[in-house]
Formats: sequence, C-alpha cells, structure tokens
Amino acid sequence: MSQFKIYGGKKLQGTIEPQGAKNEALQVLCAVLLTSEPVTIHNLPDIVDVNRLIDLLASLGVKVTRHSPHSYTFQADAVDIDYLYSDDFRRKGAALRGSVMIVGPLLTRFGKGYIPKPGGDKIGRRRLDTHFDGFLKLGATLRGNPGENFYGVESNGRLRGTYMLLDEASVTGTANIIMAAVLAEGTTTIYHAACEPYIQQLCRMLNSMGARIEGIGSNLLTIHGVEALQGTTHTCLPDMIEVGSFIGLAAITGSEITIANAGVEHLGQIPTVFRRLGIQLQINGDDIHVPAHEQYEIDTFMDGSIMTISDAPWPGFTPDLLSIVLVTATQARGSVLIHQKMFESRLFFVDKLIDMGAQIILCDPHRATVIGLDRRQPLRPATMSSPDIRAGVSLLIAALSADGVSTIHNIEQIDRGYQNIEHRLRQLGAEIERIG
Ligand SMILES: CC(=O)N[C@H]1[C@@H](OP(=O)(O)OP(=O)(O)OC[C@H]2O[C@@H](n3ccc(=O)[nH]c3=O)[C@H](O)[C@@H]2O)O[C@H](CO)[C@@H](O)[C@@H]1O
Ligand SMILES: C=C(OP(=O)(O)O)C(=O)O
Repeated sequence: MSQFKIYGGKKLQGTIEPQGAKNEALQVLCAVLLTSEPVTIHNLPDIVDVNRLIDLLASLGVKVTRHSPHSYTFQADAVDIDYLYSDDFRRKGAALRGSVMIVGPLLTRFGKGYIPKPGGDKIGRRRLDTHFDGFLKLGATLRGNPGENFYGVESNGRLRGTYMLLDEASVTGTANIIMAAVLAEGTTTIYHAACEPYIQQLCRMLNSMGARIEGIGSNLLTIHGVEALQGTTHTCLPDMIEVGSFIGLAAITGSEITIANAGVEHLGQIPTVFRRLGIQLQINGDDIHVPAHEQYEIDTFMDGSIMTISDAPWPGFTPDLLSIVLVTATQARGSVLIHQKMFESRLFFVDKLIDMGAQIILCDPHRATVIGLDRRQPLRPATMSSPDIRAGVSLLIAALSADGVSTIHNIEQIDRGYQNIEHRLRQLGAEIERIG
C-alpha cells in the first residue's frame, strides 16, 4: 500500500484546474452500453475508479479506443453477456460503486443485468433497493441471491414504462433507472428523482443519442421510450467536489489559489457554503480566485445561533464535501455544527484531526461540532490512514496545513477519485512524496 509523505505548513500559490467529474464519468461510461454505435467521451478523469470501469466495459466486449488519458471512443456492438457469469466479472464489478450502473443499460438492451455487491467507500450502509425497485416496476424480475452478494434482474421482452415514486433520491439509482427506461416501451415517470449535475449531464447525453427525457434538472422526469439510440459525443463537466476541495485547501493553508475552469454555473450551494465559513471567493468568468486568508470567520444564522452545515440531495449541499468543510473549519474563527445526514460512518475520521490538535466534538455518528482554532495554533503533523476518498483528501489538506512532516497511508482511497493529486499540488508549491 502506498503512502504520501507531506511536508506541511507552507503557503501554496498558483492556478489549478479541476479534473472531469468522477461521478458523472461513471454514469456516462455505463450509458455507452445502450447503443451499438460509437460514443466518444471527453474530459474523463484519469482516476482509478474510471479506469476500472473502462476495463470492465472492455471485458464485456465493448471496443475501447483511447485518444488520450481523458478522451475515449466506445462501441458496444458485440457485448459478451456471458461474461456476466464469470469470476472475473464478480471481481471487477465489486471493485467500485459505479459499476452498478451497468445493470440498467444491460437489462433494457439485452434482457439481463447482474452485478456483484458493488464496492466504493465504506461510509455506512449503501443499499441498492431504489435501483432494483425501479427495475421491477419497469417489468423486470429478480434473479440471483442477494445473500450471496450477487444481484440480478431479467426481463422477457422489452421493459414497460410506468409511473414510479422513488423511496429516496438515490444518485446512482436514478441514473440506473433512467438508462433502463430510455429503451422501454411507453412512458416512464420518475418522481423523487435525484437531479445532481451528474444526472443532468447523463440526461443531456442520452437525449443527444435520441432519447426523449423531459424535466431535466428537476425531481420529476418523464421519459418517452424509444426503440434504439445512436452514437454521440459528450464532454464531462469539471468535478465540483475537486473545486470544493481546492477552496478548502486554499483557505486552511492561507494560500492564494485560482481554480480555473471551475464550471461555476454548475456548483449549486458550494460557493455559498464556503462563504459561510468566512472564505472570500472572487468569481471571474469561469474561474474562482481564493485570496490568501490570514483569518476567516464562520457566520452565524440571522438570529445569532450556531451555523449548521448539512447535506441533502441536490440542489442541497453534496455530502461529498462535508469532510472538506469540516477540516477547513478547524482553523476558522467561530464554531459550526456539521451534520452528515446521509451516511452513517463518514465522520469517524475526525479522531485523526483531534489527534492533530483540532477542537472537534463528535456528537454522534452523524454530527460533529468544530470549534475553530482561529490559527492560534497550527495543526500538528501526524501519521494516519485514509478511510475513504473524501476523508483522505481532508487529511491531506490537514497535513498540508500542519507544521512538519505527516504521513498518510492507504492513499489508494484518494487515487480512486483524484487524478495525479500530488503532482498537481506540487505545481502549487506543495511538498508531497508518494512512497511505494
Ligand atoms: C458513484 C457515485 O455517484 N457516488 C455518489 C452517489 O452514491 P450513491 O448513488 O451510492 O448514493 P445514494 O444517492 O444512493 O445514497 C447515498 C446515501 O444517502 C442516503 N440518502 C439518499 C437520498 C435521500 O434522499 N436520502 C438519503 O438518506 C442513502 O440511503 C445512502 O445512504 O451519491 C452519493 C450521495 O450524493 C455520493 O456521496 C456518492 O459520491
Ligand atoms: C462516496 C464517493 O464515492 P463512491 O460512491 O464511488 O464510493 C465519493 O465520491 O465521495
């Protein structure tokens, strides 16, 4: 297992550009299975999860042409459905969360879709009920044995459009059901749909392939099924989670950083939430300039009560940035309650920050109160291990702000979602070494 050695306490400076969005990439890659024609995708992040999914597609018989690390053409004109029965598939499919989204396209186009219990971060229970309830409503039947951690759906003939109210606005669940419904017979209405920019982008791509999806950006989607889809070219948006990560990094290290081509119009609540921590953000066109902050002061609510930052399905604040907000708050002036509503085990990493000298009270698995140090004392360097992708980057940010040498183990978690991060941060002046 590899490690980062970080020589922290230095101010950084310069311009950094976000990679393409990981969670969008995982959706649109699965969508290539919906047509036999070529689909070209640009701005794919060169990260472990995306490369694993591309490898899985290739194993399924999809022709993969790599133009650059970020641009590929895929052609699913000879899909090998028998691969779904192989041990290799059980292994590769289980390695990442995003692989679950091959089920919808395979089911609707080939009449069967299977998936081993997918991987991804260990951040609490991550159920798949929404996905499978949706497939069943479209007329599929369950096959396989959930006890064996292998789930399958099959259909005899074309899926049939219907009305469905999702039990929760699951991001990958909505994407999976949309992809199944675009080729179903008749009209599907999905209420309580997730509508993250990832989903909006998927819907735009599918419409450019000939799908008929209405209501994009809302929680009520109407999908008129079509017989077949054609090829297209699609470009992924900048990764909003990277944008938020860089804002937090700039503030806590007191660095002046410009985030170029940040996809500002797609960031939703992200700038507002960081501004509530007292961070100034200057938006110049599509760039975000974060000036060097000697201090930043957490706002209170209008009535003077303590600020709470919590996650919610889009257009609420994404859960994937709460760990970054939390670490950024440790050097602010003032206090904030971080309330992680969606995931049960995503805040446990705060014990590492407490070891580094941060003042945090973990109230329960979902809530932590941060009492900002107002830079009275820097965080202390530490040796730690990255429990999940976002906690990993939060610890990396903490280490960059700490005076001295820190080590982070299990950085494979960070590599899942951040492209060549040490190289990009070194260009801002960070001192980071990868060992192993
Ligand atoms: C590959 C990918 O795209 N992963 C993202 C996707 O995961 P994923 O699609 O797996 O996450 P879901 O949206 O299904 O659910 C995430 C968690 O939130 C809970 N939940 C969800 C919706 C809701 O209305 N109420 C609720 O409590 C679920 O029970 C679950 O515990 O969306 C998550 C939520 O934005 C992100 O953290 C992940 O980065
Ligand atoms: C939780 C995340 O990823 P995944 O769903 O792939 O585990 C994330 O990107 O923060």
